[in-house]
Amino acid sequence: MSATTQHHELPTATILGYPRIGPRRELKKAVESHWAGRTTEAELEQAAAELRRRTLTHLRDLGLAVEDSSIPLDFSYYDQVHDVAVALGVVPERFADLRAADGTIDLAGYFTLARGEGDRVPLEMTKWLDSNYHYLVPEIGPATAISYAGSRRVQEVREAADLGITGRPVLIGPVTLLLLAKAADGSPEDFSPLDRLDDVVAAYAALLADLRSAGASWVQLDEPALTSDTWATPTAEVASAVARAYGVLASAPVGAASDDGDAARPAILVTAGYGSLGDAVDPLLAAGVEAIALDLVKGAVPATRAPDGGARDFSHVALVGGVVDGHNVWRTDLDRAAGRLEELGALGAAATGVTTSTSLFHVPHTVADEAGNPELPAAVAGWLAFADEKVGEVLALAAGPDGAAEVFAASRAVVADRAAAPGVRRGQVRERAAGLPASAFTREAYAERQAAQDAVLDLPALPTTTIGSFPQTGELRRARAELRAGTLDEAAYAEAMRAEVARVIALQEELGLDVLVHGEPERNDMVQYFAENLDGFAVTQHGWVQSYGSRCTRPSILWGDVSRPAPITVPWATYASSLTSAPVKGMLTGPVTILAWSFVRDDQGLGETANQVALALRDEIADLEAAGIGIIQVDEPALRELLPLRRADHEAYLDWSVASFRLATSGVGVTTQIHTHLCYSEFEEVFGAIDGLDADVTSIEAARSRMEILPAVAEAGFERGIGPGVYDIHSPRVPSQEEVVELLRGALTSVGPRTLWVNPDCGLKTRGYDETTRSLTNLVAAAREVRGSLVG
Ligand code: MET
Ligand SMILES: [Zn+2]
Repeated sequence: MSATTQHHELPTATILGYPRIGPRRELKKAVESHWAGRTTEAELEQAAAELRRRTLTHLRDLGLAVEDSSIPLDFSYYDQVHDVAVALGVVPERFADLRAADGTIDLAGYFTLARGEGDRVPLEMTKWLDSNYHYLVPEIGPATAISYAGSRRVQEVREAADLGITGRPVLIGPVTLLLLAKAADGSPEDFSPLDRLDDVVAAYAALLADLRSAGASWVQLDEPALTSDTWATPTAEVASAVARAYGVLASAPVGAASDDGDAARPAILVTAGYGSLGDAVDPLLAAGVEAIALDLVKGAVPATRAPDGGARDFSHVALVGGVVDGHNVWRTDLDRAAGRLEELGALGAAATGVTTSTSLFHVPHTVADEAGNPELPAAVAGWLAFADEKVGEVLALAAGPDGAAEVFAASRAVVADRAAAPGVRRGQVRERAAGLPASAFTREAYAERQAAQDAVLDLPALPTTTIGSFPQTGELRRARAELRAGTLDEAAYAEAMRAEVARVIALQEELGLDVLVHGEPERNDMVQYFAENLDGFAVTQHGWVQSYGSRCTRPSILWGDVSRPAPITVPWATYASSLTSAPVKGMLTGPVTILAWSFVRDDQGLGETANQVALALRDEIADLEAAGIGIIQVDEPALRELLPLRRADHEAYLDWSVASFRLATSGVGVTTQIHTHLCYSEFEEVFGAIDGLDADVTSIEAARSRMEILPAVAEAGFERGIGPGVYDIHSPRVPSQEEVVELLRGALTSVGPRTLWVNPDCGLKTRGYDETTRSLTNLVAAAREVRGSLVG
């Protein structure tokens, strides 16, 4: 068993990763202009190398040590899971040509896998743990070629060395890679990517040796999958995969490449962000990895005894305490964090260090960028720590309360200030949320609602509608930019938006849709728009975080008690409604999604915060109803995303999330039809919750799965309206009328014509008008054709 050797001083103050996109989204811009053909690959490589150089020297200047591998090397052109898959030469069959004879995949191939090409669909994208980041899903089958052919990290180790920095290369670990992968098309029923563990581990061993010969003393292997027990693979099998993988990797000698003839490797730091490592710590201890980083924000300090009752021996491992939250933006309570570190220290590890709970790529670069932001009160700004400020907190914790007395004192002041600040706890909001009767969460029985709604709405069978947004044209974006720049005044901006609403209503009438929408032209983003209009939220100017690939979002900051100072969507909905005799559907974002896509206060439970948001939405819904809007949609696309990583926590989550939706929507009368919309959700996993929402109509993403879920929905006795998306809005492809007809006929074998709604998968804001018009024309024609055959 290898212990930490003198070659390898443990990084005592480190971060698990840093934002990769650049403080002004430099990487996004460089990558997108390359994709657009405006720059050569060499120019892109140069821009990326320059960004990496600036990041490294910046982290050095912030105070991370240059000689003890404290500075992570975690650059990625697109995604960290994809990076490793590509280093291992993993490609699906349809992209076999992208893999050269020596197993390498070049940069163009790397991007092609991520973005697709012609008829070849890209790798699937899915949510990374319980975050709003999306990774590319590797496709691995029994025959997939897996071998190490070279990793960009090796070059990055050398680049860092040229700057006088011993960097610590960061990679997704082998077990997480395989748990996140999916079985390649055509794999046998009982195949799981984890069956390929030995091949993957052999490739990692070669990769580690290569990193060592480039000069890496430490390597960081991220194994966040170990904090979840929701994988198809049982936890015991995951644990034995960990034992096998790390048994092999750790058995190579640690040291300089020149030490002896054996393939040497860097010391291994395994990280397990996003939750508790739990009993997966035992196979890691047994394997003899040099260090383990634990998430002590969401997770717990390991128990001193293993489940079998034996005392755990930490004396050969270094433990690094992730006490600074990598996934949220609040300044750390340093006293509390120091207390956690003390608890960790009591385990008797060979050494201890301080770090962040996860990589910092979930948070923006620096609060300093927000100076002068009118939408971020100075008091609130003072409570925030983005990536750079978190580096400072890690360093202060390493120095300790005596070494960094002033920083600790400042932290105490922030904790006190935040607790007492006006707006954080408002009596009226709290009294209302505390005194809610059970009836505030329930509506009349569905049968009664259905009869009442049928009578009032008088919709045909298979009613057609859209999910809310219509294309966000360049014109709309320009108007918003001009409003921000002050070259367009509020009144002129509102006028431009009203003109767009009128155009969208006219188009929908022409297309013959049954339930219309106003098109959401006024919304920059479906969460930020509400954040800007509710009390208790702040909005950043430069707080971009990576969502996937080159895409970034700017999450709002929910810092105080939430309430609605004035109606938000009512004027838009009523204006749209005044232009047509068809029903116009009001459009709101639900409480869970508002929480999931914002940075949320950490001083109370999510359920409590969700209910405050729900009450604000309840007020909005009441106003919409009073204004004559008889159909109201409350989107909850993030319902699945916040599902906890441990099964034991699911029930409590589903309880509060469902309750908050019901609190928002159950104040209406029987005739008002409540819709909800979910997308990207593995529908089955949260089916009970979707049923529990008690919405009259639910639209879901289904086109890509060819509506496979419908029979299960019917079997579960779901009787309310359902709108399985009939075409995928993620591509410009126009579905044919026949194709939609076929989908609808298929759907009708599971659900009745009175319950089946016809709509696209999701909103149309990323699409163009040409393809949208053609797609919706076919959608309406298909619905009419099927309707006709019902009567006839
Ligand atoms: N109403 C929203 C829209 O149409 C729903 C989007 S779900 C990600 O854009
Ligand atoms: Zn959607």
